[in-house]
Amino acid sequence: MENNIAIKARNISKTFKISEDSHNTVKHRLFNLFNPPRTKYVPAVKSMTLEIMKGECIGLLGRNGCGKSTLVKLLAGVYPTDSGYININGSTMLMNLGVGMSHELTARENIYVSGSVLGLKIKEIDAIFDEIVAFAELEGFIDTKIKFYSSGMVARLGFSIAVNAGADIMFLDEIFAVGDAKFQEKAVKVFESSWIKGKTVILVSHSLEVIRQYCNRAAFLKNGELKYIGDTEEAIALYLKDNEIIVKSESAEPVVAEEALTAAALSA
Ligand SMILES: Nc1ncnc2c1ncn2[C@@H]1O[C@H](COP(=O)(O)OP(=O)(O)OP(=O)(O)O)[C@@H](O)[C@H]1O
Repeated sequence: MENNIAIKARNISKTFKISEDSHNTVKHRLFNLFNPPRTKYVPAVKSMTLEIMKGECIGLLGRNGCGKSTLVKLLAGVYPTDSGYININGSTMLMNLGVGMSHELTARENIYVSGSVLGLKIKEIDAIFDEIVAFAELEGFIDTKIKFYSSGMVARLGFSIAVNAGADIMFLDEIFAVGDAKFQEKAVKVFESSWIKGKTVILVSHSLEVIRQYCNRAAFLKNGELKYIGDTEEAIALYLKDNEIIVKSESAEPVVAEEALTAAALSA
């Protein structure tokens, strides 16, 4: 792979198989012996091809359920693809609500495991350990299993590991939507500092403000398809257009649905 390319994905797809089992009780199961649960297939990512250069910050836009998180998990290697291939040039870290961390381990143990996965030696992790804990503001909980943490605390730990251990390619899934206001402010400050310089960032966010501010390119997804990747403003325009559901009011005048207004307000 060329040295300036961070991620190369060709025709990648992912379909989930869901069992629609509504027979939860013994009675239901007995009465429905000859009516087995139906299987449903959800094509979350449909044959996507994309290339991301080193040092780029790419925004992923699209309505709920369009496949953003699934795409990020495929690229980060959390899920195997059903078809196609992905080449990754560098160490990766996915940050969303605790993905990549073991809930049965303490924060201390998770820091060492994640650090090792990112290619750090034990001594290197020792050197940044205190910084990770301090940045995450988890001093009092460092030997507590993270299954007892709130989702915001898990997100803070993940963000702190990523900031201090520093993977080459960062997948940030709605990181500005987790943590409390104080931590969000801190996350934004880190983002605005030189932290992301030189790193490749794939950013999932419903905040057009965030996408506009940090991304040099953006992608627009719809129903599992990559409809567009390129100019950030163009991707935002496509996303806004997709949110403009025209509904008929009683006076037969078309009105813009609430969702479109919210999206427009966010971008204002
Ligand atoms: N683990 C899973 N098992 C089964 N179906 C899944 C799984 N993860 C996602 N899906 C389905 O795949 C589709 C895409 O989901 P995905 O989470 O990738 O969307 P998204 O664009 O990230 O949505 P949101 O903006 O709400 O986070 C949805 O229909 C979802 O129900």
